[in-house]
Amino acid sequence: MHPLQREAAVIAAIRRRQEPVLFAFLTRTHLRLGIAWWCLIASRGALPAVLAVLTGRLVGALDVGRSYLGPLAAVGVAFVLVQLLAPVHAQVSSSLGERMSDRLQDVLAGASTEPPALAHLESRELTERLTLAKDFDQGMSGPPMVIAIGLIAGGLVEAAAGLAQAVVLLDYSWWAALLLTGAWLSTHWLLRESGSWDRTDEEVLAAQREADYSYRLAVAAPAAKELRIFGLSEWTVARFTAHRRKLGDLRGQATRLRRRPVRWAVLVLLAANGLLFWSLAQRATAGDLSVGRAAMFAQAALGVSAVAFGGINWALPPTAESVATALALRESMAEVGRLPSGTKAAAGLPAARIRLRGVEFRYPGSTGPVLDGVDLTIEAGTSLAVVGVNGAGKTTLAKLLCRLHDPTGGAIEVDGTDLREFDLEAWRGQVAAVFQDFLRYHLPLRDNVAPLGADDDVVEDVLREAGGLGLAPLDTVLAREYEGGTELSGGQWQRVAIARALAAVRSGAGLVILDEPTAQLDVRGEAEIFGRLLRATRGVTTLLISHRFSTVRQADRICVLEQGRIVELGSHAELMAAHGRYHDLYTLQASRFDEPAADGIDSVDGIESADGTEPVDRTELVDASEPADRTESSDGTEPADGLVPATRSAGSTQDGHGQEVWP
Ligand SMILES: Nc1ncnc2c1ncn2[C@@H]1O[C@H](COP(=O)(O)OP(=O)(O)OP(=O)(O)O)[C@@H](O)[C@H]1O
Repeated sequence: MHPLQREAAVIAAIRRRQEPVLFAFLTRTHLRLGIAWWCLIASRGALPAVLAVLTGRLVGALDVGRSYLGPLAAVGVAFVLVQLLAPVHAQVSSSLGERMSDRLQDVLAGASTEPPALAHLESRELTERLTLAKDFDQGMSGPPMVIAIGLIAGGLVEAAAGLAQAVVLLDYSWWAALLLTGAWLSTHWLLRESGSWDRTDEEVLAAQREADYSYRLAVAAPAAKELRIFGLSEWTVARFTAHRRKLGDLRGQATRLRRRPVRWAVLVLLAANGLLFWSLAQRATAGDLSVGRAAMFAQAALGVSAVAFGGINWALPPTAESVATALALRESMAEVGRLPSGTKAAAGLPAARIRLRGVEFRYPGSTGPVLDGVDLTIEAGTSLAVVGVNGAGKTTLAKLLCRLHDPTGGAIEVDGTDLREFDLEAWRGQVAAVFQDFLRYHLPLRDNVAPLGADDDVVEDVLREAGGLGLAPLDTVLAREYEGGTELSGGQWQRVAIARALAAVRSGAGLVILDEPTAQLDVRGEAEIFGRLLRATRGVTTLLISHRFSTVRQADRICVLEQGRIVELGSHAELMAAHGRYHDLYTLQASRFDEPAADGIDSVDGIESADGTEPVDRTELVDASEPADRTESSDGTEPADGLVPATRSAGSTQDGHGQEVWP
């Protein structure tokens, strides 16, 4: 089945299941508490009917002058039980709600992390469902779980109490029981519009998504800088409150009582109750009915009203929806994020070459392919740099090599075997990748470098190779929130991430993928590190994605990716000699270095800034759609084909061994 069809099928499945799923989950979560919860519903539901019968007996005893002590004591016990069981039930409900919340958190964490691919996290529909499911915790569009279970318990107790009192009425007559139960139940149908709020409605989902996003922006540390610098704090809070208010308004609108149905409901109830009480009065005055039995039936008739439209309609649907959605998400995310694993071992690979044959890839839901027939061979043990404008598909190519996605056309072969035939875990164990958005673990430096463990000697070695030795003691947690913890700068974090890749190489990884690994490093650091990195990974197949030619040119071969295809491939010298795209871009960059820079730095040899402290050089490939000051060529003409250099300041440098790394 096509991934999109698969996705549509699982979403349809999510929509089908609701309340039964909630009740099954509630009982499963904690069997003892679950059984207690149901027993309390049954006993609290039965007690009002018992009370009605006992009250009838008490009145009857008083009426005929019999001893009333026994009936009075029984009424007293029943009354105390009604009062006592309510708080006990509330306690059981909130304990159960807490446990269900914990379980659902585990379910959602598993649903997101277990599937081997990424498609489930990139699907708009599924991430929207995730927002809906998470609401059991956040309580933005319905009550949070700990409260909801209590409200649902209350609703069920009322429904049970109403039905139990209808059973008492059967003793009076079958029609009375049916009439009154039917009348009160009809309110569910008559007022149904006010009880249903479609939380999957596009407008509701959008408001919830926006409210959720603005809330996270407001409270998360990473956004704090920009919110302050750009004066967006108030805007963020206003946006959050506006969307939250919109959610409230949508709910209010959807669930407000409408005049016509209310009129009909009142009419039906007046008629049914009027008829019953008229009949009761008739028979009592005719002497057909004792005062005690009349009192019992009157109390029961009033109690039947508990089955009417009310509390349960407000709490049950959103809670059932969150639970059913969360539980179904595990299955559906597993389905959408599925990647069938092969069985072949991958140790020591690639030993000969990685070959891409007509690789095509399109993201689910996107119109065109990102990669469109890529043919490429990477000889094992060599380094290949990939250059191309923003959005050219470089990271996508890296993700395919990690087998985070499968190509939608063509194939990737490693030593002649299709990547899909390898055991997935085994292949991933062969790959060490550092992406632009690598993780900054709140863990000691040692574990940041080797999350799966390694000797301190190895950790120190790879940190040295990445220029990160001495950043902090190995035991220091790299997060300020922890006692003795520290925070690193962006470039320092990149050194740690590179060290992580090198540690993976020491553990046997045969393919290193570095997606802009040095973008945040200063030029001297970048040149040094990249030289060291290539030496440390000598004999290991390396794929390097970078916008910096000073880094790119050091690779054995370079390919230019454009519109989903490889348009040039060769070594730096070969591509320069070919006078093609790479040559033009390279020359264009070099020419920027030959002219005085706007900030007064005019030497192509200098590696330091005007104040002599900061090393300089920020030469990158950027999209021609970027602002003119970053994209214009040195001679003021339009840059060619959108792949253009942007130079913020100039410089050239040599690595620690005198190797020239920039023209
Ligand atoms: N998860 C996704 N779903 C849909 N489209 C995506 C997704 N990720 C990337 N794309 C699209 O695929 C194209 C290629 O993205 P990719 O990240 O591979 O580019 P890139 O060459 O690495 O860019 P950059 O130099 O900016 O890092 C872009 O047009 C992007 O919008």
